[in-house]
Amino acid sequence: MSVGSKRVSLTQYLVEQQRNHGLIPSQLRLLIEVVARACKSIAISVNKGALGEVLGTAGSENVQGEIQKKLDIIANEVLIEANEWGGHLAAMASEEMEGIYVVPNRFPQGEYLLMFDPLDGSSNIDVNVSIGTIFSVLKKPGDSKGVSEDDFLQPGTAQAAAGYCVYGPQTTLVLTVGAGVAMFTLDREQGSWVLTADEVQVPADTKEFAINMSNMRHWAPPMKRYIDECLAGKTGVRGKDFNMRWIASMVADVHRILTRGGVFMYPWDQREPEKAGKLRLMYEANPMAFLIEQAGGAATNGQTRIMELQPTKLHERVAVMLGSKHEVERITAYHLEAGAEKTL
Ligand SMILES: O=P(O)(O)OC[C@H]1O[C@](O)(COP(=O)(O)O)[C@@H](O)[C@@H]1O
Ligand SMILES: [Mg+2]
Ligand SMILES: [Mg+2]
Repeated sequence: MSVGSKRVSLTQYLVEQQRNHGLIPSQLRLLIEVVARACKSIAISVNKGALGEVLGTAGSENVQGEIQKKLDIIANEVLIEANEWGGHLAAMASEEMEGIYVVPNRFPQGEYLLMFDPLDGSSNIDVNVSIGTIFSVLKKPGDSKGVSEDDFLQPGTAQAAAGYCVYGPQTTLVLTVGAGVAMFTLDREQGSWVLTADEVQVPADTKEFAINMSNMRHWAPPMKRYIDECLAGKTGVRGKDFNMRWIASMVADVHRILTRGGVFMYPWDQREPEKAGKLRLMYEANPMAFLIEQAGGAATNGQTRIMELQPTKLHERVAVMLGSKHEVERITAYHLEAGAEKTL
């Protein structure tokens, strides 16, 4: 669908996609529209900042052992309330909730499962830097009675849809249902999502990497090797200079990569050797991997395609390397060469 003079709304885009690719049954379209509406409401809270008393901590801890921010909880509640009554969902799971949230049976039960990181980039909330919401959609396995946490433990390849909303200078919703990646900008006057980019492609090569450099001494040798070579630039084996960016909001770093290319890494490190990484597989890595792959990029944990990983628990963590295909392939090759002993 071409982004031309004619304004295309989110609903028009989804209907067209259904006509062209048959990938969006009505329940899934309804789900995506409801998530998009919830993101609009979260955007309003985010924009209020200190005026809306949404800054600062909530004083409680989530299942990850992180101090929750007020906006983590506000965004979580907005997504639950918006999605529980529509009849398109059986259950939800969130970074901010230990167990799954089964849609109360006073509401019609739907056939989809929704997972989300209600507020991504929490460390940037109080400093007015771009933050976001990330979501992933799965089908509830047909044969299961009721719904359980096990129903969620499906590989990323089973995702029916994935996306994020970035709350930055513009509010942008980025979406895939498995037929490419589209971007919608929120028209605040109209309160509507307008298609502003379609068939988004990530360039295979890049000169821009994103990683939290302050963790370098904790990385495994293949990771250090890759970054050392980038830093050596023209004088080293790469023969070209690299630039670095790190916003510390995954949504914003990935949005930059979907917009102009680049490679994003949050590798394993020996600060917490028992953890595979910092980021969560189900509602951070898998949805971002789906988007990046649909835009022609790649996403691995240093060894395996992230979308092929079989999840074992809801809040499982994973090492993440994603973005421009050739760089991700190089980083993965370095890990495999190193035999990946204890890098994952
Ligand atoms: O502070 P660090 O170590 O650079 O980590 C930043 C990373 O942590 C995150 O903030 C984790 O996500 P949450 O904010 O949803 O917990 C990512 O968005 C970001 O990429
Ligand atoms: Mg996050
Ligand atoms: Mg979060």
